[in-house]
This record gives sequence, C-alpha cells and structure tokens, in this order.
Amino acid sequence: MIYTVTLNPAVDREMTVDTIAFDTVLRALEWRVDCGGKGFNVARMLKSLGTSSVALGFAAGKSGEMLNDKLQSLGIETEFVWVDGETRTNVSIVSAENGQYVKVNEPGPTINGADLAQLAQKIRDRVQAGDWWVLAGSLPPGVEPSYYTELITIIQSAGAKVFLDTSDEALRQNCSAKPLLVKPNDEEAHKLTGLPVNTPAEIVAVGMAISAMGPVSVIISLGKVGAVLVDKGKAWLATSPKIVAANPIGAGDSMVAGIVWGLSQGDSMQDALCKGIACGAATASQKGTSVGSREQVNDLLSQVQIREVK
Ligand SMILES: Nc1ncnc2c1ncn2[C@@H]1O[C@H](COP(=O)(O)OP(=O)(O)O)[C@@H](O)[C@H]1O
Ligand SMILES: O=P(O)(O)OC[C@H]1O[C@](O)(COP(=O)(O)O)[C@@H](O)[C@@H]1O
Repeated sequence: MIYTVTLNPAVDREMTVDTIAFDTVLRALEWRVDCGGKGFNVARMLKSLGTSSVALGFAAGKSGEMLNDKLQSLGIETEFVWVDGETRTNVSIVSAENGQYVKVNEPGPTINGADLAQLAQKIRDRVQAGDWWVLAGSLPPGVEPSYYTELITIIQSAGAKVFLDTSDEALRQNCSAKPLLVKPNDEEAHKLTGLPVNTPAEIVAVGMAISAMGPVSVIISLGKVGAVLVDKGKAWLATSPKIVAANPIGAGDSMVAGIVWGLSQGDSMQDALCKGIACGAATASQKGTSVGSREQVNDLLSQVQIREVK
C-alpha cells in the first residue's frame, strides 16, 4: 500500500489577473479553489493513475472538512488527526499575460504534543514491511524537523520505504535519516547546499553533495527542463516533454506520485523517474492544481528521454 502524510495541508486558491502590478487593486478574471498540500496532491495524482493510497495528516476546521470531503469523493481513504484552528489557505495570483505568479503560503494551525503523538500512533498502527510512505510538505507551527525523523524511524524500522519531499530545515535535518528518496527542486537544492545550480554539471554536483548527506537516491527537479537523478554515485539527466504550460504548482507532487507509482510496480529508479517526469509535465499543463490524466501521462511518457551523465 502507498501512504501519504501531509503535516500541513492547504486549500489552494488561485486567481488569474491580466497583469501583476503593485500598489493597486487587481481584479480577478478567473478564480478557482483546489484541494492542496503536498501529500494530498500526490494522493490525487495516484488516483488519476488508477492507484489507491491512504492520506494521513493534520486537518482543522471547515477547510479541513472540505479537503477531507474532496479526497473521499475521489475515493481516497483519509485518516486525519483533527486539530484546533483552521487548515491554511495558500493563495496564488497568476498573470494571464505571461504566466508569472506570486504565491503566498500561510503557516497553518498550531499542532500540540498530543496531536503529534496521535499521528505517530496512527502511523505505527498502519505501517507494514514493503509499504511506500510519502512524507511531504512544510511543517506547521509546533512541529520541529525532528518529528519527520521520528516518523521516518517508525516507518523504516517496520521495513517500509520513505520518500521525503520537504524543504528548508526539515530537509536539512532529515537527509541523515536516510530516506529512500528526497526530491528538492533546484531552488531548494541550492538553499540546502549553498552550491550553484545553473548548469547540468552543477546540478549533478549538487545532487552528489545531497547524496553524501544520507538519502539513498536524490532527484533534483528542474521545471520544464526535467530532472537530475543521483543514485549510488552515478547521475542521469531526464528531459521533460514539451507541453503548453498552464500552471506548474503541484507538478513536483505529481512527479513524486509518478515515481512511487513506478517503484511500487517494480521499476528501476530511472524508469520510475521517467514516469515521474511524465506525471509532472501532465499536471503542469493543467490549470490550478488539477492533476494530469493517465491517458495524458502515457502519451507524454513516450517523449521522455533519459541519459547517464558522465
Ligand atoms: N513547464 C513544464 N514543462 C514540462 N514539464 C514540466 C513543466 N513544469 C514542470 N514539469 C515537470 O514536472 C517536474 C516537477 O516540476 P518542478 O517545477 O521542478 O517541481 P516543484 O513543483 O517541486 O518545484 C519537472 O521535473 C518536470 O518534469
Ligand atoms: O507544504 P508547503 O511547502 O508549504 O507547500 C504547500 C503547497 O505546495 C503545493 O503542494 C504545491 O507543491 P509543488 O508545486 O512543489 O508540487 C500546493 O498545493 C501547496 O499550496
């Protein structure tokens, strides 16, 4: 079974304006509200691929209920710890003129010690050898980076595999817990290592540096360019198919879904990465944080290319 853990889910509200400008009132031409949060996006992409998963995490208030209803209406099993306050809303303002955007993520509700213990127990109750666990997203107030370490230890000690898709301090402190995979984008990888990320050779060097911090495999996603994989001291560059881009938000989460989908079917990391690229590209061609369809993914997969970088 595949599980996703989202400590800080989000409602994603997107407004499209003509042009982004400051010190003036912008009028939305279009607006939409999506079920977001990194792990929940992974669960939605997996569903679109025809694969079941269980979504765990913290949820709060009316927004939390809305996310729960949405996931369940898609046929995704949920198991949340309900906390005080309100699940956050993240706002994106997108320019119709050139696709540039401004995105503001709220911090989310404060989680207390009892909530943390409850979620850890739910994970202990479910985890079994051979399962795949995606731990994804930022930490809400009250949650220290070491909480991810605790969860990774629970899951790995039971013989299950962990994908960690997070950023900043939570990523820095948990590489040493040796998750099977981390997937920063180029900006996150730069923040983590302080190294430049301007050329494929630089990205490979950054991947090697992150690999030395502990994860078994490292994938650095590069938006429309594709991604670099570093695995056991070797590196591969996978190029993304050309699409008409609509909204890149959630592409990384779809990529993670495609990778876990491939690996859970017995793919090599290279083949799984190609599936991840196709899923990321499919989602980037959708408006808002809608995910790509399986048909689209199959079509794009035939255009993904991967080669070893020596
Ligand atoms: N405009 C695009 N064209 C083609 N593929 C894309 C595009 N944007 C994203 N992707 C695909 O989705 C993957 C993840 O996107 P990226 O923006 O790097 O992740 P994140 O959302 O985590 O920042 C990329 O590696 C790429 O394969
Ligand atoms: O947990 P974080 O890092 O604040 O990110 C949450 C946001 O990331 C998203 O999951 C999109 O992530 P990606 O663009 O990295 O795939 C949004 O749905 C959500 O608003």
